[in-house]
Amino acid sequence: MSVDTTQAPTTHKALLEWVSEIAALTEPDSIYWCDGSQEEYDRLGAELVAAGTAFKLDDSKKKNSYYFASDPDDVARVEDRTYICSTEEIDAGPTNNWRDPAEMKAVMTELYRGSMHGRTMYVIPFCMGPIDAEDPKFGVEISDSAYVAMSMRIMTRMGEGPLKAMTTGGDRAFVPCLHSVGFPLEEGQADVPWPCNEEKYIVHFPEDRAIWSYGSGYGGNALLGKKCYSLRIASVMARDEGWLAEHMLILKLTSPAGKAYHIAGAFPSACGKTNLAMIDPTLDGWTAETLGDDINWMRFDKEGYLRGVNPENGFFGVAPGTGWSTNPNAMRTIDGGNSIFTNVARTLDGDVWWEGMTDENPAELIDWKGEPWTLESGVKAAHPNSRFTTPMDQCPILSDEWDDPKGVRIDAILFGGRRATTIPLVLETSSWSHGVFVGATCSSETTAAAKGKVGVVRRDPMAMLPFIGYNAGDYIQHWLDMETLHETPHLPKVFYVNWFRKSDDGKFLWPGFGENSRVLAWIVGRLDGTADAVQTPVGFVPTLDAIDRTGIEDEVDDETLAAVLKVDVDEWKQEIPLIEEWFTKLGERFPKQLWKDLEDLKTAL
Ligand SMILES: C=CCn1c(=O)c2[nH]c(Cc3ccc(NC(C)=O)cc3)nc2n(CCCC)c1=O
Ligand SMILES: [Mn+2]
Repeated sequence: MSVDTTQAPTTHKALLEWVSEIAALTEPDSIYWCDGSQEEYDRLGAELVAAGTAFKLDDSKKKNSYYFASDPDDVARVEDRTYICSTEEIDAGPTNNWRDPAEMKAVMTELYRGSMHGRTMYVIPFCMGPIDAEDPKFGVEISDSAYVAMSMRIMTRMGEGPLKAMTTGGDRAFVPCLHSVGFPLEEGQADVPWPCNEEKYIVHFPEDRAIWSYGSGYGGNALLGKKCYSLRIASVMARDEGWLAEHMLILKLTSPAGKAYHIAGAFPSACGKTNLAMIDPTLDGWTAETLGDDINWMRFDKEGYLRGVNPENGFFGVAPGTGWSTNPNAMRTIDGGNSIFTNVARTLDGDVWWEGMTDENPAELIDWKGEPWTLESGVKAAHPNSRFTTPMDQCPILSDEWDDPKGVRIDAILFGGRRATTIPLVLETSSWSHGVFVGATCSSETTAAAKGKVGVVRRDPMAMLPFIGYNAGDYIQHWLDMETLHETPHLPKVFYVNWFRKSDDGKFLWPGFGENSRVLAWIVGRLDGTADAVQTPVGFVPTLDAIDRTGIEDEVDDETLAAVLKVDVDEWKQEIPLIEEWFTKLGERFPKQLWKDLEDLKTAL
């Protein structure tokens, strides 16, 4: 088909050529250039409602919001279908799926051939991070999904602004992100509510800085600005350009004295990362503000401090477990409307619900499969991985600096995990390389939300394992190299936190949630040199009196606090072989320095 790009609202040569090439391959019925306007968003929403794909929620409950239910076989990221196609397999490394890039391109080109028959090809220009950044990271997603176009407007800076900025000062580089649900429509064939293909590929070509996704319409597989671009491709850019693209929340904490600190945190799933990002501190005089709940790009400033920017424009949060008692600020954000809800449950009066939103479960709902649901149904009303997609600027505790292109100075980095034993509530590392060691050993127990057995300890370095765009050993080495990439490095202090320690009879020892503000206060105290700690073989741990327990003295008595802070040599001796096994898995490029640190730890225990 001869593609008419004369209507294209841009003169960007490489972009026009790419759009023509893809249209000739996928053969859509039409090409639509997204402008990112509210009118366009409303029009796409109305079209999807008319097509039976989306439900418009009641405006008195969630204004200007839509409900989508996916195909039950398209409900989460597909890690076994996610590839890093570097030229050399070793550069993808032992923790990524790899295939020869030329081979992969040949296979996928055939899948894309004619894949957009009967559909509109949306051209979605976007920018990760503020458009007026010193080095704005542009992308263009081509997709045959209007759900993707709507979602990208919430999750990224999308449309006319980025497109214009892409030709300011000449044609700027952009990451081409190609996406098709892989469901062509023949003449007169009716569409299905959630088109997708059982054959799925989520593929990254790091040396081309390109992303090709096929067959899935869901989340991290289809909204390519998030995991695919801002972590996997950006981590490769960061390695080459001397910065860090990390899977972290960014939190601003202001002390009773009025001093502000910025804390970044990397947590595997099911550790409550979004809950921490939006924490409501119980400790008097402390205030918390959010800059982001998922991605943090950290670059050195002139003085050698790391400054963090959240490249996203919205929250793509796990709905179940988000409630008025666990994360009231998230609920207030969502109550602002302008959201897309995917695979949650619907109420009979045009609202949404999910497990953990409220203490009482509603008597009847429509579950994520569209079936009537009652308390006796015995199944989850919302899918465990169901999501809210909501604009960041609706968050009541959003920091003013959230979209400052200069970012904020990161004073501390927290690595976290869900461990019933061994890891104390909080420990401070004694150097940058000790901090990298701790990050590399990060682990977390599986929970019912994920597949497989519950309680299995999985390693997840820097909580980045599914998102490292290159060899994991090189990635850990890059963290160590950060000390050498500035002449006067003032790197953040690294801490390891664990909210989930249990007593012998399986009860959580620490109240968690807003009470974690007491741990954050100790961390700030350590940054200021005003808080007490005791040295242990695994790092500095608070003394009992160093944790402010005002108001929870009964719930957390001395015995309980001692138990949750305990560094038990025998438990740590059992940890050593697990760490050895893990370091071995990370392959021959895993830094020798950390093997040495492990030997030192063995000796110290
Ligand atoms: C800033 C909050 C971090 N955080 C926590 O600090 C936390 N701690 C726990 C364990 C826990 C669960 C229940 C209670 N208490 C009662 C009364 O149920 C206490 C601790 N769960 C937690 N969760 C939820 C994890 C699943 C997403 C959590 O998010
Ligand atoms: Mn995440």
